[in-house]
Amino acid sequence: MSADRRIIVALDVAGAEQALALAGRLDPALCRVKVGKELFTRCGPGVVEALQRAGHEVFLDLKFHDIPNTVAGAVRAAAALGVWMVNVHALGGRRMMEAAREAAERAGGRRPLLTAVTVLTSMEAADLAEVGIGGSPAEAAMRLARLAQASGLDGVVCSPREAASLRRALGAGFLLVTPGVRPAGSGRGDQRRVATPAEAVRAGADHLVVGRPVTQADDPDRALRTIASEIADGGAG
Ligand SMILES: O=C(O)c1cc(=O)[nH]c(=O)n1[C@@H]1O[C@H](COP(=O)(O)O)[C@@H](O)[C@H]1O
Repeated sequence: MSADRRIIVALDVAGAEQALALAGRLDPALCRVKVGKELFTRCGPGVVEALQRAGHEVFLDLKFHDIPNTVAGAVRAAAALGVWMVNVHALGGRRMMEAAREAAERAGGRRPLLTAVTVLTSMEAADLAEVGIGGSPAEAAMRLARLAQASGLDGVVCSPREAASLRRALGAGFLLVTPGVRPAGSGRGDQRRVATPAEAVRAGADHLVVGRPVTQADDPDRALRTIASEIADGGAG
């Protein structure tokens, strides 16, 4: 895949006006945008439609995690909105993911890509142990990614640190979407399992989710272009 549009900018802002102003400073030929829990809870589907009207492809990141019937209905609603990608939590299990896949397949119009979050990039081994998940984050991510693939999903959301081993295990064509991307010199914030954009691409990531390093930059467009060129220069090596 070319470096173009590998980057997904997380629009984690508090209102539609702010989201549209920010998106308006980003070239849709260079990135996609992500609408997550904060923006969607405040603004609802209208902000997704407005972003799409402005020429952006939208990753609707609501990380559905519920009983299969409920998640299937939510995926149908996302498909009706015309989003490019929607995600669920792999921890919802095989039957939930299969129901989500069937709902996406049966959606009229454009079928959204369906991905599953493996282990949140904010979690480390101690966090997993506290919720009863043994082993390392890498082991849990591998187990959940295999389950997502067996359930017919298009790909997973994972840490860039795990992308290389997941790529080897799951083959080409299974999408790896990596948040936890931090250009050199950016603060880690609440993220734990992070890597630079070039490292993520070299590890086999198809799409890089980047939030604060772009959205909190003085010039978001310039920050985006810098990351895109870092990928183009360093990702192939
Ligand atoms: O599904 C996601 O997008 C996601 C999964 C994950 O494991 N970690 C993660 O950070 N994300 C999202 O990716 C974005 C990362 O934002 P920054 O940490 O600001 O770059 C946020 O919108 C998160 O909700």
